[in-house]
Amino acid sequence: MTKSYDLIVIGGGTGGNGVARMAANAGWSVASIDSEPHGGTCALRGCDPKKMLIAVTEGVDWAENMKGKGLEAQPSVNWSDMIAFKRSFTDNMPPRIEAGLEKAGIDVLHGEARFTGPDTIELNGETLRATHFHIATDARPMTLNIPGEEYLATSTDFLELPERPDRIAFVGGGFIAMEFSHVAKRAGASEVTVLEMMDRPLGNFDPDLVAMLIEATEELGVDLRTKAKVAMIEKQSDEFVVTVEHPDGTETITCDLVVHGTGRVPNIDGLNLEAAGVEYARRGIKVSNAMRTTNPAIFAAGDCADSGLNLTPVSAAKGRVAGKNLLAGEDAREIKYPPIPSVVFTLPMVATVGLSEAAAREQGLKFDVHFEKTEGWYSSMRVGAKHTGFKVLVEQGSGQVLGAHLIGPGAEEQINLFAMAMGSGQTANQIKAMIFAYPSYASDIGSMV
Ligand SMILES: Cc1cc2nc3c(=O)[nH]c(=O)nc-3n(C[C@H](O)[C@H](O)[C@H](O)COP(=O)(O)OP(=O)(O)OC[C@H]3O[C@@H](n4cnc5c(N)ncnc54)[C@H](O)[C@@H]3O)c2cc1C
Ligand SMILES: NC(=O)c1ccc[n+]([C@@H]2O[C@H](COP(=O)([O-])OP(=O)(O)OC[C@H]3O[C@@H](n4cnc5c(N)ncnc54)[C@H](O)[C@@H]3O)[C@@H](O)[C@H]2O)c1
Repeated sequence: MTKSYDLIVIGGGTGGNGVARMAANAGWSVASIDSEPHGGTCALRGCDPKKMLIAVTEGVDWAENMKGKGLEAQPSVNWSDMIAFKRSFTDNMPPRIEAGLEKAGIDVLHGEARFTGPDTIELNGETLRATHFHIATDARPMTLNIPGEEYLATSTDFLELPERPDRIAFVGGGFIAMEFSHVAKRAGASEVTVLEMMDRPLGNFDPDLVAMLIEATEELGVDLRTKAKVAMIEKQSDEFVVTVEHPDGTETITCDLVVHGTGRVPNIDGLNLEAAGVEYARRGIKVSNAMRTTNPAIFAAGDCADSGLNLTPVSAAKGRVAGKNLLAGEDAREIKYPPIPSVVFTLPMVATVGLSEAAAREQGLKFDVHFEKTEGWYSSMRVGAKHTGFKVLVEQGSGQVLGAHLIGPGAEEQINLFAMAMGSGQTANQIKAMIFAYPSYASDIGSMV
């Protein structure tokens, strides 16, 4: 007999689990399906494990910056201990999450779900029926369509490496390549190369601050190449040869590992969305502002849905809206994105919120640009940080902060203060009037507006 539920959630990560819990708490019969142990990318293969590796390499960076300032030991990274440290978190997550879902009365199932009709899916050869579905299957590394693509390791593979390869090439110069190349180099890899096809890495971040990050990255010893398009990967015994096309010719790079960092696309290929009447395009499942798909009984959230930035807190926000509307039985709530901060967790970190300088100009806004390198400021000098600075855009007349762009220690928290100020409409003068604890990175922000 076909088992039926009020709701089946496909994807047991950030954008799915909250919805499953909300429905179960309301007394609905719910199944939560994941093809992997539950937890999702952020907790198991993304933000959280990555930042544990970065925490270890922060020690190396800190000692380097304080060299000659009274700190004498130079630490080194034990790769396998670092991966074990990461696993001390990631290994415990799926059992905890699955037990929590089961305690809430949710059926926790595993396998690749595939729609067979508007209200049915196939899972491990069996049919399951539901009145409602919620899809939150994340994104996957994009296909490059180049010879030797199968040799690319993913960020997930990188986070699981039992030993550190010595020569690592990253294809792409976005979030993953920049963050992971910094980890690899500080962990002792001798040759780390980043191959970005555009004329600069991190195209969505402020070019002046990215230029400072490039200096820091090159000082660290990462070989950062731009206008470098990867055309082919070959395996030769136990090493890889990467063919790179430049505007003025072709070169090859030999390495022990080639890592994918050219972007992620909606992970929806295997879902057979056509059978469910759920429309999608290149950027993902089409959703309304209520997170409802083109099949009114089916919702979607997270990176598989075409709405907002592909970041964990955004996925969670989309899930909350989907859950509210599912339970309400109508579109009672719409997603409204406040200014969304985003951080590249390199060392130094680069952080951004709001409009870029280029976007603000394109919109014809009148604004002052507060751009300064802050190597000489006390908060940089105290920790030996060299590549630090900010660019803050303040609208003329209204005094509203249009965008804030930061590089340096503390940027990951300062950017949240800017996001809060911008979200609540605080003006530059109101930010200046705040009293923050001193000395702290927060206490600098009044001098940035
Ligand atoms: C290396 C890396 C680092 C990142 N770092 C950050 C960061 O620092 N900060 C940040 O905000 N964001 C970061 N992100 C992005 C963030 O991880 C994602 O935006 C977020 O996890 C998306 O959540 P989601 O709900 O869409 O998917 P997830 O939480 O990943 O949940 C999707 C789940 O669906 C399952 N699934 C997929 N297909 C099927 C199927 N057919 N059937 C059943 N189950 C299926 C998957 O196994 C997965 O568990 C990072 C991403 C990566 C890859
Ligand atoms: N700190 C964070 O928030 C964080 C960290 C890691 C990942 N993520 C998430 O994961 C997603 C994927 O990260 P990513 O780094 O893979 O993608 P990305 O979109 O950040 O960067 C991809 C880069 O690859 C370049 N590129 C594309 N094709 C290329 C080619 N053939 N040769 C050379 N360069 C090429 C692009 O120009 C771009 O600069 C991000 O968009 C984000 O959603 C977030």
